[in-house]
Amino acid sequence: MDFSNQLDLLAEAELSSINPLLAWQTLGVLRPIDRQWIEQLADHAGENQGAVRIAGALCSAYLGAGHICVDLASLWYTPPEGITARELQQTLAANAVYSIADWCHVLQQSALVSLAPVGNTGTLLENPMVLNQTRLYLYRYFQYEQQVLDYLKKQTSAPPFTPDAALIERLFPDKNETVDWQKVAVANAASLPFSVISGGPGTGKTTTVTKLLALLVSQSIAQGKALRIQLAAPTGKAAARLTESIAKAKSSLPLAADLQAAIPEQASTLHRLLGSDFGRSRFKHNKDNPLHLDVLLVDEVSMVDLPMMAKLIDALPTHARLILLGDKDQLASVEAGSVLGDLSLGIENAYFQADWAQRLSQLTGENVSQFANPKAPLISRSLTLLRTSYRFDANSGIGHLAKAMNAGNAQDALYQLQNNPNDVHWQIPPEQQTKPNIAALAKGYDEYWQAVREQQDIGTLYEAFSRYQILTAVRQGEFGVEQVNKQLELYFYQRGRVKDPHVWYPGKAVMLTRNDASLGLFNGDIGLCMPDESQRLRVWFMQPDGSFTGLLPSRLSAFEVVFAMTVHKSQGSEFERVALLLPLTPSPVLTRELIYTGITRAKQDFTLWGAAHLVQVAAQSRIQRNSGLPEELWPNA
Ligand SMILES: Nc1ncnc2c1ncn2[C@@H]1O[C@H](COP(=O)(O)OP(=O)(O)OP(=O)(O)O)[C@@H](O)[C@H]1O
Repeated sequence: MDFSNQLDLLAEAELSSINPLLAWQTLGVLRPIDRQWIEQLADHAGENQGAVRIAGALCSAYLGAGHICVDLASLWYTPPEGITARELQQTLAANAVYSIADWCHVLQQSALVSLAPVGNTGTLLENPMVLNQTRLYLYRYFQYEQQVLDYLKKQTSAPPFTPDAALIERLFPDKNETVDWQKVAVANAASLPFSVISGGPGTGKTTTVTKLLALLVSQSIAQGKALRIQLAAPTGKAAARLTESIAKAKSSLPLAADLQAAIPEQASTLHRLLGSDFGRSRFKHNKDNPLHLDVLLVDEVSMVDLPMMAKLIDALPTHARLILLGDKDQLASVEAGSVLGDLSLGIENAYFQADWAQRLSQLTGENVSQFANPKAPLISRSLTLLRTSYRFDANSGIGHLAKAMNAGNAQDALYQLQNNPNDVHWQIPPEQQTKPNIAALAKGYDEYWQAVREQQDIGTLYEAFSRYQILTAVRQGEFGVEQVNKQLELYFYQRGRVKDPHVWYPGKAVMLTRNDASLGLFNGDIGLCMPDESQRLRVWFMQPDGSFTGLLPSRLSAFEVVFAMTVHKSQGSEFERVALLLPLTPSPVLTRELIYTGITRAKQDFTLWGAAHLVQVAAQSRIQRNSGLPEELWPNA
């Protein structure tokens, strides 16, 4: 008889009766920091209520997993993976808590917890945690959420501007049979100080926003005023893409020369815009030192986390317009929150309140009133969803596959994977396979290695590298980004492309994993290693204006090889060809949003490396992030 298992169970039971937090840490439900944080706080404050410690530790663990808060009412029935509802409830019962109401009551009495002020009355005490009904926050995150909510409430109830309908008409001369949502988006966003234009890839977000900027500039020229417009995006790569696509949209639209000149092309990263004070969490620009601008346009907003959004709002001058662009169906930000997702929660069906729809109908001549919805909340007037993709036409397999995945329709997604040989390919791993097929994956880089061998100029090299990308769903394991990169480097070494994979070599591609102000580089920036004129190896980074800076490798401190990158890191980038590699077994990170984001990074050719059952699992799994924004903004959704 094997007693070791029983001894383990006994030890676990003893551990959990003494300190459930320690037991949950052993099980991986909590990180060491979650337990240590609350224990230190509680010990210091003399807080002996176990139920407070449990709630605090879980609140910290949830934040670590990207949530803004933990909802005790949901937690009671659905605790995190690793503990059952019965175990959680028994542990709480051992601490004299028998219901959700009991739990909230104990928290209300704790010196570690403040109660959220009701309405706009009362002040918030600066305790480490805040309880808002059944939602428990860390103090700072409650404040971030309130800041965003206060801003949204103020902006959505502001008296609307009246944009020039004749100018809108001139920007959209063509008449369609169906509603032209791009035109509606321009009229809508021009009417309010805050607006969101959301849409999938190629739905014309950039085209639309360029017309919107043209309208705003024309209006201010007519009033004899200059308009200070700033463009920004969360990462260097996304900022470079925005610069490129605004320049392209500007030149393809029939705009007068003075309008063209007044619309800027140069986009900056949000960190650079706000003035990163490295080592400090506060930016140079904030409420006391606001940004000098009249209009701020931010692209790829799905990547913006709640703290960044709060800091951005904090730094806006009161008169400024904020225009957010993004794809609401993409993966949420790496850090806590899913601001774009929360903002546009019910946008698919809500449309606008009747009076607002009528106003937009009058401004655009489009029949928006047919979509009036009395249940649409106030926030809906700040949102427009672009619904037609011009990049993926009716014949595009990538477009069909992305749509099927986004709708969570696994059957259709599997059909699309098999029936679009022009642009979609599916490699199902054989049953005995335990490792990715590195040779086949590496093939996509043949063109790049040829450019390296021919010592092409860095611009050509960068272009060749950007054409193909291997994306992984996970970080760890044989199918995780770290191992795949190691295997790829080894493969390139065996093929003679790399002399020694352990040192810097011509063609080595890296991605920064931290911002570095002294170098003017940001987390996510990609550098390619090539010799300079004196044959010294340098790592070359593309600047927002398209030029390149070469740095000695020794100057880089935090980076990783990037022949493969995670889908998370690929947000804000697009490639001609994408290979998406799934692990062999299900993982919690395999969600609908992850696969959709991976698919939509591909412009011309997409290959899925993964089994059918994983596509099914992912289609049924959605990213859920706790926050108070949905309840406040979409009370009926
Ligand atoms: N109303 C339209 N009619 C025809 N073509 C359009 C229209 N709107 C946009 N396009 C074209 O569709 C393509 C994608 O447009 P755009 O770059 O504005 O979309 P996007 O949503 O910003 O794309 P991305 O997903 O790459 O960010 C461009 O070639 C653009 O010229």
